[in-house]
Amino acid sequence: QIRQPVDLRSDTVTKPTDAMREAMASAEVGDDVYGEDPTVNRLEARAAEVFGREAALFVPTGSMGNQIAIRLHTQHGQEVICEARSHVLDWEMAMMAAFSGCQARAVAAERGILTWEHIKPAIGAKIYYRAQTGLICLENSHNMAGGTVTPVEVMREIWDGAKDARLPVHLDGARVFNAATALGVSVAELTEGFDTVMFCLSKGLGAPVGSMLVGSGEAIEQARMHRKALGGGMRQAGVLAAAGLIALEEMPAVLTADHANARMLAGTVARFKSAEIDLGAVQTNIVIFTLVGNGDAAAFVGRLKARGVLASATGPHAVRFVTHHDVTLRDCERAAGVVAEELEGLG
Ligand SMILES: Cc1ncc(COP(=O)(O)O)c(CN[C@H](C(=O)O)[C@H](C)O)c1O
Repeated sequence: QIRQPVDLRSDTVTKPTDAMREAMASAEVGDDVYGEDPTVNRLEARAAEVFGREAALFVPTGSMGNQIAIRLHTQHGQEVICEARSHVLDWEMAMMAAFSGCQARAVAAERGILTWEHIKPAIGAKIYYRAQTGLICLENSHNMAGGTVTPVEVMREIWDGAKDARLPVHLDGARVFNAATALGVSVAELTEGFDTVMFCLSKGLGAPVGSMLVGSGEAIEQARMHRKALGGGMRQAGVLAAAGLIALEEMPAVLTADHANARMLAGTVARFKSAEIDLGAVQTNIVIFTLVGNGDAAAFVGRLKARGVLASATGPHAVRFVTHHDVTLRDCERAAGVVAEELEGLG
């Protein structure tokens, strides 16, 4: 029997569990544009409760959730402060410009961790001939910085500063459950100061499709209208929300194992001088390392693929592994053996 490759390209590859498939098959449904899908309504109510918010909106993707948030917080011609490698800047088709008419004010930060010291100078001066800041957008955990985690106290300073500056703050919390698990806090505590939070059900939490936006009742009412504008008004989406409910209730518990698997892979990489890795940045389920001597990441990823290990090149010399529920410890140990031999081979 042909062995399945160990798929470490992303946690977006997770497939629904049997329990999710059963729940999907028997889901109670209705037309969600009319607000009549009981399973979507239950998921939205539950997500709002878990995050300690008034309301939540089920959206098809994390990208749509982020772009709806940017749209509802900003005016045409404003700036969005975000970290220089953030998803909303690099991977969402310039939609902050195309859909919201905003430009990014990108701020580079060590390990992707924006602090108030980084943000304050980036806020548009209150003079009529300077574009004004409309939104501060954080990402926790930070994907392309290596799944790094911003602690609560750092974000609290940003929430306080943003309040004084009368600026809204949005969290791209695609992997906020990973961050909360790493910090040992609840997602409600980790996100309490944000005006809106987007989180993904479809990544480490294992749902086949879907993300959520949580916030005030008013914000989510506006978000629902912007979702419709984007063509995201769904009909019997309870089939998907049924899986989302299981993802939300049962899957945060599996993230600890994903983090342990990531640490094991990172430890393997760290043994070789052909790779450079910031082990302190490996706090969740993402491992990013650089091939020294300008090693060709795409070629390296190609060699791993030929040996049954799938990874991503996140730059000319950078390789990313993302652990998740569909790769076991044994899978990761097998992958680590292949990675060790390939790194050894680079000398
Ligand atoms: C921080 C963050 N916010 C938003 C999203 C978008 O989620 P989807 O639009 O794919 O549901 C992602 C997806 N990340 C994907 C991946 O990591 O493989 C790719 C890069 O889009 C993300 O990492």
